[in-house]
Amino acid sequence: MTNIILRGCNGKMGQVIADIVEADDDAVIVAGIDVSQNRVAKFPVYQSFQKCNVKADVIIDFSAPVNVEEMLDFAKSQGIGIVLCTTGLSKEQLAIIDEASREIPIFRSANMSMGINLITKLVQEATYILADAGYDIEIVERHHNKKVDAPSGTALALADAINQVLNNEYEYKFDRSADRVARSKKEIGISAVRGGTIVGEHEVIFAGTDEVIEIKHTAYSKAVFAKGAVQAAKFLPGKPAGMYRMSDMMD
Ligand SMILES: NC(=O)c1ccc[n+]([C@@H]2O[C@H](COP(=O)([O-])OP(=O)(O)OC[C@H]3O[C@@H](n4cnc5c(N)ncnc54)[C@H](O)[C@@H]3O)[C@@H](O)[C@H]2O)c1
Ligand SMILES: O=C(O)C1=N[C@H](C(=O)O)CCC1
Repeated sequence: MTNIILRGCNGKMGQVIADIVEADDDAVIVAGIDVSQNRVAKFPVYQSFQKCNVKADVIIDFSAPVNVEEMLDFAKSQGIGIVLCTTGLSKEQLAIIDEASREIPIFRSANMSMGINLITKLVQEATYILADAGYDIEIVERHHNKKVDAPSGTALALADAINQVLNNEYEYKFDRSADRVARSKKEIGISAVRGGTIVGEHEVIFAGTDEVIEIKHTAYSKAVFAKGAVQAAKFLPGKPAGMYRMSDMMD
């Protein structure tokens, strides 16, 4: 049985995770952490880790990029791992998280769906062939109108995966409105669309002379992310300290 503390339990993803775990015989949510106390859960909910003394095997985090230190301190004090799904983390926060992964196992992925893990590999393969052939690379992501961070963590992760193939020589271009110049070869354009209830779409465009290749992933429900996070929560307990990715679990 995997005992889970769910940070962000009263949010949209938190509620989907709670439903999925309730139907799972091998996992249970033993506590929730949420600054908002807007609903009644089937487990105790605390406003912060400081107020929580519940023992668990792992934390799942779908919240906001604030007070990350508090969560890391709690996990270190209990010697448990974190499945970190929150996006929009700053460089400084990412550095603190990397540091903590020397003491505890941390599974961080901006996108817990299996499909994004797969298309990341396809996109890297395509980049390897097409960048040298002069194709321009652009990423377009689309999400619901409640999403606060832009571009999405997944778009940034896809850009990083592409740039890794390109020896990290390409720059990210988030906005062209201030420029009156043609696009440079060594850039990856990243555009964010927000509207309605779009769950999550990521499209990588390779635009060449007279032809375009597009690799796209569409999530039709938040359950694809939640299932991956619960799977990661079962995978992590007992693992040595370190940083884990979707590929570690899939492989
Ligand atoms: N990795 C993935 O696959 C994936 C998938 C979907 C969403 N996300 C990310 O997960 C996060 C949450 O998404 P959402 O749609 O559920 O958002 P949401 O706004 O609906 O929910 C966030 C919840 O976190 C709570 N919260 C905010 N600050 C907190 C804090 N300091 N401590 C505890 N709780 C806090 C809020 O009160 C809210 O209930 C976002 O960063 C989003 O980008 C990641
Ligand atoms: O709904 C969200 O918010 C999502 N955020 C992740 C991101 O920023 O990449 C993954 C998709 C859904």
